[in-house]
Amino acid sequence: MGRFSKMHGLGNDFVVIDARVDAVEMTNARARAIADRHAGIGCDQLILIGNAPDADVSMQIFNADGSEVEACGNATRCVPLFVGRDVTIRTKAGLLDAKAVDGGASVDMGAPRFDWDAIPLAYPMDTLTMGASWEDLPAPAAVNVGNPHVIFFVDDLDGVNFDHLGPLIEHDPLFPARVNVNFAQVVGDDHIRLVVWERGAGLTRACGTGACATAVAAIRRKLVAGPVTVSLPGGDLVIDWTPGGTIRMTGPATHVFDGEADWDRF
Ligand SMILES: N[C@@H](CCC[C@H](N)C(=O)O)C(=O)O
Repeated sequence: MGRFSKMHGLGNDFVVIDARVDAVEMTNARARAIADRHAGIGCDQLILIGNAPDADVSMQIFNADGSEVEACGNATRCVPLFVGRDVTIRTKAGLLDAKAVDGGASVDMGAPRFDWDAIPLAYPMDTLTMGASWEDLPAPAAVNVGNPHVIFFVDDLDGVNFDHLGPLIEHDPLFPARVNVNFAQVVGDDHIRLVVWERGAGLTRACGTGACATAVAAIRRKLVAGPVTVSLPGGDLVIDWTPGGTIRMTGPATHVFDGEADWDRF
């Protein structure tokens, strides 16, 4: 039997396994089976905490479809709570620094990237106002914050058909690594509403990296000034970024329960 914790950040939920204590061979198929909400434990992302030579811990991230990815903002805030102290975390997206704050954590998510091949896109294009769009959406921006994001600033968030446009754009050949799709509405000088169709997980209640990418794109377009409150269906995150610097994300992290499972059954 192996132990796990169920955690979430604003309702973006995780099965967190401490592979330092209970070694588990994680495959894409096993991650998908554990994440299944009907036949498994159920989560948006599976998080594997391990040892790292150059950080307090390592973090591997698997989407609900089993794909391994580089970054997860909401899970990163859960790590100090899971480990019991402030931590440096080695991820595929780089070395992150996560500190516990009242009710959650504050994380330095690193510097955003804007070059077309860093997103990545299939061919060269301006990433602040892209020369591409879908149906009646406006021209989006693209930002890589460890993982790839495309951001649409719309006038009426409630009028967007997320279930249709999300998967259509996630799988567009313009994005060779697929993409997280952010639909945002600026509602104040320092306030954005956001709904995210996540690559490999679909609509989630919140996406931390989506909030970072959206705030950065909005600051670059001079639509808002930081620090920015990003309101997602699951609640609010505060994102602070100054051009040329790294992104600071602050918000809640919650431990729900601990459990045991036989990983060989998945
Ligand atoms: N929920 C996460 C993002 C998880 C990874 C993402 N779906 C991807 O494929 O890049 C967050 O809080 O950032």
